[in-house]
Amino acid sequence: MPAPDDARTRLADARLYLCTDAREERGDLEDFLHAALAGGVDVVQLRDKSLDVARELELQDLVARVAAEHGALWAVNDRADVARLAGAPVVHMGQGDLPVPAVRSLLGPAPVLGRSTHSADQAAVAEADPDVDYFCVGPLWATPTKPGRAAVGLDLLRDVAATRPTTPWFAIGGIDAERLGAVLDAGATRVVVVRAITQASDPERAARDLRARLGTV
Ligand SMILES: Cc1ncc(COP(=O)(O)OP(=O)(O)O)c(N)n1
Ligand SMILES: Cc1nc(C(=O)O)sc1CCOP(=O)(O)O
Ligand SMILES: [Mg+2]
Repeated sequence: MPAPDDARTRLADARLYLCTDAREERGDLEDFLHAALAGGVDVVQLRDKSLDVARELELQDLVARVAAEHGALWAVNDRADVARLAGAPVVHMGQGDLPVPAVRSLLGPAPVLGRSTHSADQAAVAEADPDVDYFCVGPLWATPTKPGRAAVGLDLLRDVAATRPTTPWFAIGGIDAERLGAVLDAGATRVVVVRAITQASDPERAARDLRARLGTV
């Protein structure tokens, strides 16, 4: 098991995790990141399937710099090669991505590794894996951000919470300010959001409102 370190400690303290696309059409990624992170986002991930690998690597430098200015963590999604080249402190892999042991052997002990889960069995496997530093449970609600993936519902969240995982875990999928109360009532203390911040007219305020409510649990 990798030794505890700063990134793991910060991940354990994280409550609000944002995935964002590269906002190439608006051309405002840097301003958007500053706003979301000023609002209290703890971890930011560039998640944009339309980026070619060279452009993604280029943009990770921007994400890393802005995250550092705000004392936040940043994550690479899917691409272990980009994570290695960019020196990402956090790497996220879904069930259909590279297996955790392969990513760990490629990247070594330093990066925080996250895993998506969509069932109680997958959550139990993630909880038992010493190489998994956090896992996500979702999508709670069907979401256009992840088309084709069926909603797991709040019951799964309650089931996972009842097992009292020692690994930090996040709820994901369809979460917004209106639904956050139900997510917290079901036992989650950490959330991942996309549209709740990326589509907000005031991303800083949206992040601040979510983070303030997460800070009380
Ligand atoms: C923090 C976080 N949680 C879940 C996901 C989803 O990962 P995955 O299932 O591999 O789907 P894609 O995002 O790759 O489409 C994530 N990226 N980040
Ligand atoms: C990227 C992703 N992964 C999910 C999972 O369940 O693993 S749900 C999801 C999209 C979440 O987007 P929004 O907050 O806009 O609903
Ligand atoms: Mg993936």
